[in-house]
Amino acid sequence: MDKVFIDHLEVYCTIGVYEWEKQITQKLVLDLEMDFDTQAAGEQDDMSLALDYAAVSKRVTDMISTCPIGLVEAVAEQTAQLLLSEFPVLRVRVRVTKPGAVVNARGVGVEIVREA
Ligand SMILES: Nc1nc2c(c(=O)[nH]1)N=C([C@H](O)[C@@H](O)CO)CN2
Repeated sequence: MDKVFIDHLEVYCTIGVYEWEKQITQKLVLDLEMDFDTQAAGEQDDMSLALDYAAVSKRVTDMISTCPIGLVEAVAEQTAQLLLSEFPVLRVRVRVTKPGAVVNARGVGVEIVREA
């Protein structure tokens, strides 16, 4: 299946389970992969037939950055449900990385796959 992907989307939000985390803004990095048939858009060179990765990036950023949230799992789940409900995709892979959350690790997080 063809895929449209968004790599290393940086989103700033209030994220974390500890009290001190609820007072600050931290960076999350999202990698998104969406099953989407790109053939018609490619053959006809027609944006209206494409999955607009800019629109997806904006919608995901707006959603995550507006609400305080606890777990990275919740970020991944909400992102997957948004993509499946608002865009013409039947399967998504969502990877959420929280950089610097664990000393000596570049990043920690989750990766999920969800289908409509
Ligand atoms: N599986 C998870 N483990 C942890 C999470 C999380 O979101 N998912 N979050 C934290 C804290 O918020 C941590 O990131 C603070 O540094 C701990 N473990």
